Amino acid sequence: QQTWPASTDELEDIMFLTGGRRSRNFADPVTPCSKGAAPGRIAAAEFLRTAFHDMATANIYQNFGGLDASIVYELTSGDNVGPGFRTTLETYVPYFSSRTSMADLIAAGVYIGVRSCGGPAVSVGGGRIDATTADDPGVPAPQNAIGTFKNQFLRIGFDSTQMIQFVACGHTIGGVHTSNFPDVLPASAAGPNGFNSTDSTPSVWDNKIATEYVSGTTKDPLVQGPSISNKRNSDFVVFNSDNNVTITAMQPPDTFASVCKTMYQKMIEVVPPGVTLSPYITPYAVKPYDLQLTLLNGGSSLGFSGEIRVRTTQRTQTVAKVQLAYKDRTGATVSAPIDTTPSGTGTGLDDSFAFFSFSTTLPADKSISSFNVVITSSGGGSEVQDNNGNGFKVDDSIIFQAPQSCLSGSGNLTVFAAVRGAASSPSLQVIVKNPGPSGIIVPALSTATAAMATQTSAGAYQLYSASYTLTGAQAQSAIFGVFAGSSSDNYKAASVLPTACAPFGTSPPSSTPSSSPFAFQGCYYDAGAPRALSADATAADTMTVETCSTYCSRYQLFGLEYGRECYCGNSLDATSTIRGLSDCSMKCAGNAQQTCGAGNRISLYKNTKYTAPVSPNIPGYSNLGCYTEGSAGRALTGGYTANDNMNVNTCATYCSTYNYFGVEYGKECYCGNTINAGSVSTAASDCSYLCAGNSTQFCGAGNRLNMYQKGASAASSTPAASSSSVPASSTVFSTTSTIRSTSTVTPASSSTSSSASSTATGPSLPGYTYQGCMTDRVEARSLGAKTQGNSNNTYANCAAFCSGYAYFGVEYGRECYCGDSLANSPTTAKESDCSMPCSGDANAVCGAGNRLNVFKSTAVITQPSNPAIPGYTYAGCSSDSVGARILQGGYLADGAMTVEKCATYCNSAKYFGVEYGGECYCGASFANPTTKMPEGDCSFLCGGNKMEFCGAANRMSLWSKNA
Ligand code: HEM
Repeated sequence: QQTWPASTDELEDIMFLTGGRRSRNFADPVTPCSKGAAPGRIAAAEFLRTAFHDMATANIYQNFGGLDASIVYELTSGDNVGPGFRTTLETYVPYFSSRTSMADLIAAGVYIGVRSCGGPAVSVGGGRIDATTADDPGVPAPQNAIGTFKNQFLRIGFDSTQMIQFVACGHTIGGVHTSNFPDVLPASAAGPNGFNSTDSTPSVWDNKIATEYVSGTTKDPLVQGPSISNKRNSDFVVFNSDNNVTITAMQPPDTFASVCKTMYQKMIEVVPPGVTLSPYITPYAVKPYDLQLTLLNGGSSLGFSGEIRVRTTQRTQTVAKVQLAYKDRTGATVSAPIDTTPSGTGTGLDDSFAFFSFSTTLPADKSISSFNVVITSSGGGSEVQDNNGNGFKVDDSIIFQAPQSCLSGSGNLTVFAAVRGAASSPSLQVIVKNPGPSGIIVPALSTATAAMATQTSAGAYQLYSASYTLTGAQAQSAIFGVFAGSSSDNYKAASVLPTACAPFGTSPPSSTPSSSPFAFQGCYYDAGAPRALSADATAADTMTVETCSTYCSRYQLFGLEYGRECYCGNSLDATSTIRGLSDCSMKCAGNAQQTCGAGNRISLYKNTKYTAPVSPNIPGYSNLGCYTEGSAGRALTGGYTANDNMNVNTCATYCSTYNYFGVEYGKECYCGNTINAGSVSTAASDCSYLCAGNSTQFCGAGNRLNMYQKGASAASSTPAASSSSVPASSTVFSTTSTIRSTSTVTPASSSTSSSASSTATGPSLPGYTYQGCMTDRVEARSLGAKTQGNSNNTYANCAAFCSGYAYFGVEYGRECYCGDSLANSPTTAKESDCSMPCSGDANAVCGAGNRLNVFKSTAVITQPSNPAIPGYTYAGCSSDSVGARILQGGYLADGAMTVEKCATYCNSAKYFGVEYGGECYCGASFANPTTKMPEGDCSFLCGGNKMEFCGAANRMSLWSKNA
């Protein structure tokens, strides 16, 4: 157990606070283990492989390299094919700081990734130093001979037995992607996104990589299949290198786990000379946070606040009380302890914590020098945590003065400090993040120091201040501290400071938390189709009850499902009946202390501050109720306006010179002196859209107007008519959904063009015909040729991404899929199944879970071809072989290969050719004989351009330079 404070304290938080209070959310991208950036990608496996590739360039003989984040500079190297490395490092970058190196984060990622998949808890020390350049290449590649493998592993410190163990431990999660290794895995055999796993359980950390290999049932593409003839079956070559003795011995689950724990630790402990790793970081039994002294009351007293984290993992009794027993600045024990109040609980992958906060005032002359933490358990027993006998030190010689400090909107940071006695003159230190070198995703840290100038004196303290200007994005991440002699009050975030500084002697306003505006209704069944709550939905990995309540604030009900999904509505579907509370068993993705339903179970809440929308009374008008549009045109043709602030009152004002006005489609306003033919009164429930500018008012619907007539005649009768027909609170648990009864959400396009908006019936995009809301399956995609997911998903963006394909489809709000045909027999589902708003356009629907809005291009899809390359002539589909390559003057493998890319890579070589979808070869002459083969042989499409051919297995699409 380390003594607080330690240089690894930040890393300790990142590794062990993964849920609840103070969660750093480092495990979110790998929870659950199957999570990844796209179908067929597993972030946990990418975390693990990133660590291996970073350290695999070490050379223990020549003492360089190791786990040093050199991979940051090696992302374009042939060693690191595939997007997983970049994704992983991008995930880590926000955690990078002056206290935590990228290399330590890569090591911590091994613990988090392996553990989240059910693997052993890898012990991690800290203190790695980041490389500033690339290491020499040399990651083992599948085509290497066993002798090369043995040498490569010896070079990184693993003997021949450990090599076998290490490779097996690596390949128990994740797998191979066709796009990265087409010679190992042919496109035809690949699963989602060209992925085949190395054992049958790619997102479970288990011993199957060994047992399936030994029993001969393995589907590992690095053992069987085309990798054999392509001489790339490296798992076989490695495992078989001692006649399978080691891999056989690894099979028992406990053996596998303990061997792998050792291998992983060995991996992350290969570090360059000059790095001394700290002892293994374990979660503190007690850890203080945010300890802050503040000089108050003209200097006579000191505010002292902070929070204490108590590790509760192994406690059998709950923590009833936490107190701080402290010593004054002379070292004398003060009899009355400082009390704390519970402030929440948190979790790690293997731990639980309880937090206790305190805020007190001490006389400035007596002050404080250190404290011990006294923990009283529910059984009455108490213990003292004294930080390995050192107590928890509090230094009152220089104090950052939070109330007088501020960060202005223009980036001007003003920092005040109170310095006790005649301490040496203080300075302000600011650490900012600047963009890294071009192409490098890790920011560069720079430290600036400014002398602090004397301000007023206050009691035993002298106030000082200094300013520093933060430019651009620096303000978001700037960390500062005040220093005097050997003392400091350090590691404060600039971004949390107020924008205006309060003069010394005044106190800043305190905020009063408002009471919770929602009430838990229980755990309910959700059939999925229909949805329990169908009016609106969103999903996020940061989902909490609060996030969902905010998202659904316009509705009376909201509910959370499956950890990360949020649904809103004003009525619960009849199929949704109450279930046992324990059915809702999943933690909220954004707050592990909260429950967010489960599969087909929704944690239902009622928004108690909700006001049911009405068709309001407008003085001087009578409310005629809900009307249809006219039979030969609009009901009202005197005037028209539309905007996003529309409500009934503004429409009344706009139409004040007319006899009638009506609001339609949420944001449209029509005026007229007569109601045109065909426009008739209809069910009030038809007019179900809320006004864009006032969610407590109804504003018609598609082809439906809330109609008003000038004159007071019917004023008394209309409120009853309208209010009885709207979904009021009493209808919350009614059997049918009354909201959005007319149609599903319409796409955002042309909402200001009244005719388009009022008649739109479903998703549409010019140039495409909408095919409907269709089923999809994760394990067998309906449109599986290409995919992406992002927060800017719209029909247009997905269509652009899928250009060249016959179909595109949007799913789950943020996902986009492409294909030339509908695969795996999807069926047409109910339109209402596709209910999630597009991540890039809340007004359009983008499928739902396993539901895809499918569009077909009306364009004639052109056939792939051999493109024209300036200066070159296409020389035909030529034979090639792995053992006797025809072009040996240069080689590039790239999942996003195009003919143009290869031409550029080969840099004016006499010949170049593309093969196997993603390989590029160059040469000044033929190193081996080749024959011209039938054109149809070169049938693989280029990974980076589906309109171009890129050879095939042992077939090269060949170009020769013009004379
Ligand atoms: C002979 C040595 C090795 C060779 C030739 C090798 C080769 C490969 C190949 C070709 C892939 C497929 C990557 C892709 O298509 O995305 C892969 C995946 C992987 N390798 Fe290795 N590997 C070796 C050793 C190791 C070791 C020692 C580890 C230890 C951590 C490891 C961890 C992984 C992981 C976790 C994946 C899955 C990545 C994912 O699913 O995204 N490998 N390896």
